[in-house]
Amino acid sequence: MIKLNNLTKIYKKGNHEVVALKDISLNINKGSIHGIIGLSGAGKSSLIRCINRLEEPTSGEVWINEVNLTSLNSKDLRNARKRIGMIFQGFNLLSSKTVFDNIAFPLSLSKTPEAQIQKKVKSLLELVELTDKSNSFPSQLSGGQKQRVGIARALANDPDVLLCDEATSALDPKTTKQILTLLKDINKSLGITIVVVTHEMDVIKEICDFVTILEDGKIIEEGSTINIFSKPGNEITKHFVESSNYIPEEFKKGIMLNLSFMENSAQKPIISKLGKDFNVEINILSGQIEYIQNQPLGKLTIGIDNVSNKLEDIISYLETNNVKAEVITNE
Ligand SMILES: Nc1ncnc2c1ncn2[C@@H]1O[C@H](COP(=O)(O)OP(=O)(O)OP(=O)(O)O)[C@@H](O)[C@H]1O
Repeated sequence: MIKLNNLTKIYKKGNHEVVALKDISLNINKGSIHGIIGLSGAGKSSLIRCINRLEEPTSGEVWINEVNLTSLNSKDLRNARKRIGMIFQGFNLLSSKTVFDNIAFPLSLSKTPEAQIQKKVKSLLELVELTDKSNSFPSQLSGGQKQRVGIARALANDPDVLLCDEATSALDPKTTKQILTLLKDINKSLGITIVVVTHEMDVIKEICDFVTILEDGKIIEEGSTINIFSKPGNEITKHFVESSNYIPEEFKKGIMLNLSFMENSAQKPIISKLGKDFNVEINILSGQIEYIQNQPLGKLTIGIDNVSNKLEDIISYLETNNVKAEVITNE
């Protein structure tokens, strides 16, 4: 669906160059919600803005639906962009236009007949539940309502792709959840592929099927959200995944494992059996059940005493029972 081939973006300011993206290759599946996460300055915004050529890639290719966007002239690019909606952190609404006219704007630009505009905007207002705000101006709306207008406007031309650049970063947690639910509904009901740029792992957890982690303009890890959460391979990824699973340094001693209970393993007495079968003592240091895309993922941090030379066998026992284990201290 979306294919990025060796994408590089270099910003030039006089003699100074900033390499924002380095040789990024990425596939985004049709109909998926794909998250791109990274720390500030990792290149997330540059990446999503290169997808619709709001930023021109310095080199590399962007393919959407078998069309090489990077090869299009400006007229063909304008047409191709109609199939790519975008929403922004700051909403980017026209303050002098009503909600109705903001949503109608892309249709007016493409000279859509008035009757068709009326019909389309009406159905979009219903979709984002803002029918009663049709004649309001952006300044009269809450942040969540403004983003709903942004979403309706982005959908006006029936796009195949919706790009979301930190679309919920300016919103409170409750409103964020409502906007994410709306995006998920749109993905399901309209089959639109959604690309989400965020610095919040909770956003990824809530709606993304797949996730790509960026650092310094490079992809450092990618995979299905459930896999990345159950066994993050990279330090930055761990930083995102484990920020909700904090254990003070002074507690980190002896042998400690992070366990992720996959599939139905959380329902089995694996830990009590581990204690008995291996004759070890187990202390539970932290635990929670997270829901990734509505799938439960049990997380437990344990300390084990009396391990002697049994650690490898313990890990393989856990893994054969669908529990991924990561050693966090082994002293
Ligand atoms: N227009 C620009 N001119 C020069 N440098 C830029 C420009 N836009 C971005 N950069 C630089 O490119 C790098 C990547 O920036 P980008 O905004 O893509 O990162 P980000 O991951 O979206 O960060 P944030 O989460 O802080 O928005 C940064 O070093 C940034 O300073």
